[in-house]
Amino acid sequence: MWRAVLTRGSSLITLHNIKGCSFKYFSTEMDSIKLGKKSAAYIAVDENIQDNQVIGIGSGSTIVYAAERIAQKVKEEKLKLVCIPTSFQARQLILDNGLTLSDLERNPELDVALDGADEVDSRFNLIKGGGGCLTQEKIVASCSKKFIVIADFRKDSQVLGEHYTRGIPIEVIPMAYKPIMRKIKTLYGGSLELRMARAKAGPLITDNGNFIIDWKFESGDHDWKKVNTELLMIPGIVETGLFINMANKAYFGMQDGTIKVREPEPLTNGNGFITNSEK
Ligand SMILES: O=C[C@H](O)[C@H](O)[C@H](O)COP(=O)(O)O
Repeated sequence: MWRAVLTRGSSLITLHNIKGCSFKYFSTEMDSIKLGKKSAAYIAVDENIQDNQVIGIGSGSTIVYAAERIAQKVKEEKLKLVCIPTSFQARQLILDNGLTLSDLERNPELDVALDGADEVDSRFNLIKGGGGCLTQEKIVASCSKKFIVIADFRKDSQVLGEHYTRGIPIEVIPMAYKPIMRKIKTLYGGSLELRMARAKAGPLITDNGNFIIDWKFESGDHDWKKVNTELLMIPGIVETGLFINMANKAYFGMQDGTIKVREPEPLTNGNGFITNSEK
């Protein structure tokens, strides 16, 4: 267990783990959310990144801290790492932190992929894509032996939609957005919105040149694996922000400064054999 100690009246933060290791850093406006993101990212990097690995770098605000910590480790421990981006932002993060940039052509198999999430439910179903990146993230995670989620306490839920209320992001081919919205509404109900850009008139355009639809689903018990499979059968849907049976571990930076680590329950088939132990 890690604990972050924020010394009141100053900006010194110390992270301790059970082995007695600790590190300190200074912060000016470190609120509990930022602290949660940073401590989860730092500890996930420390526990999962080793020399000679190929690493997937996710997207969003939490991964920024992971890239920062990876760069520190590369410098201090002279690690040889290769990084695969999941977005334009991730590519910039890799370059800005002086890390080695690669791609799936040169490194089709990764050792570990690190990424944020918008929500993680009790069954380890994830919502991703709140920042408009999901397709490349899912591809990179699917090529990795381990997929590690880093997030603050707000992302830790029992069911999807409990905390993250913007719905499930779905990346679509632009010409198909309207019929796709109608089909999803007919199949499952809820409401759908074409995500608009913030500083540009018109829709948000993804790194792949597509649109994002946010599907606010109706609350209730959903079989997300089935829903995801069915959505992917609709022509024009490129990818969904539902990440099912993909993550191996999640680190949540909690409000009290501790880190909550969750791992999925082993999945068993009809004969009781564990089916998700390979990653
Ligand atoms: O589209 C964005 C990605 O899926 C992010 O990983 C996700 O939205 C979480 O982002 P953040 O770390 O900013 O909460």
